[in-house]
Amino acid sequence: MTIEVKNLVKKFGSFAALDGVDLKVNDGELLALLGPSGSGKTTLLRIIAGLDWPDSGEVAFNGEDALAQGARERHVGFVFQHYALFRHMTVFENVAFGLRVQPRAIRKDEATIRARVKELLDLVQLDWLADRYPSQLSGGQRQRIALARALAIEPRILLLDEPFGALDAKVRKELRKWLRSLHHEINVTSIFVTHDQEEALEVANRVVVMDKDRIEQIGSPDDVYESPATAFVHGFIGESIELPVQVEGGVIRLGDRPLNLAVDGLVSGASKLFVRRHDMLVGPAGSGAFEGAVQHVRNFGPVQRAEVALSGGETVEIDAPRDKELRAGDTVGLNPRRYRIFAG
Ligand SMILES: Nc1ncnc2c1ncn2[C@@H]1O[C@H](COP(=O)(O)OP(=O)(O)OP(=O)(O)O)[C@@H](O)[C@H]1O
Repeated sequence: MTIEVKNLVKKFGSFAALDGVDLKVNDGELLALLGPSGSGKTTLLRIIAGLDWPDSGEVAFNGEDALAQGARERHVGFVFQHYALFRHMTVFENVAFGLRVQPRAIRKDEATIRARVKELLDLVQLDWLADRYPSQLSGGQRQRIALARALAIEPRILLLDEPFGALDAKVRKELRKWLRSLHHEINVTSIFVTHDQEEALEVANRVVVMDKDRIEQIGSPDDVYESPATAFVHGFIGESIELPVQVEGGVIRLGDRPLNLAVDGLVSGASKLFVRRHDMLVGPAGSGAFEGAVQHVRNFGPVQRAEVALSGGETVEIDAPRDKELRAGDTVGLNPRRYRIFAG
């Protein structure tokens, strides 16, 4: 099933939550909507699900107008951040629920329902929990059951709103991998909302980066990480140093100091220079595009994170390999291995 969204506008009073959003989701894709809080991700997902309505624009499933259909007719499976399981029902009955409430004309007989629920519990690898109640499950198990329940009605589209948002970091990581392989198996067109860049890059085939009511970039995880299209995307994805610079006649200045860095001819005037923390290479003083003094050093997993006060007055945080052995008080030269400059 494909999804096509055209020029979608949604306002709450005079405030635009979505302002001219266009998006095409391919059949069988696992797409992430990634953006900061308030960027319109949930609003977009709810409109696709039929839980909310736009002020204008189009939503089509396989070329057919979805806005003409109610939520039920759209055959969409939905999983929310907070487990929406029925507390008084066993896991088995929770998963069976959607099948039991289907209209009589299409409702399956009891044996078929039981077989289907068993199949779904196998799929999410929790058949051994069938007789438990939701309160007897861990958070991660509840989300997997919520997913099995959403899949019971054989949805044409699966929508997940921060499905792992309430779980601890370790469980989230496990479930990411699990979701990717589950999707590989079932191949239903799926969209999931997250504000966690790592989650989006690790799980999705394509990532839609949103900011303040619009889409900033759509691309593969590699595209959005390696070739951010805008300053916002660069700042949001990957940990970046952002420096205000002035570009004139092919020369970049940080404060008064010209930087020995090349700039393409398209940028001029007040601009932003972005360097990922781990792309800022540390060398001896006098050797860098930037010069500075190390203020603090913390070990941070496989790297040392050093705060460096640049001679121009800015302070930046860089990630250097542990064997560099930086110390507070060291003077260093910094050279960006890669950098990007965006106007504005
Ligand atoms: N029912 C509503 N009434 C008024 N404003 C709303 C309503 N629903 C959402 N908004 C506003 O629309 C904007 C987009 O909200 P939305 O929930 O889509 O963002 P989001 O990107 O999903 O954020 P989060 O990651 O925090 O869930 C926000 O500024 C929000 O305050």
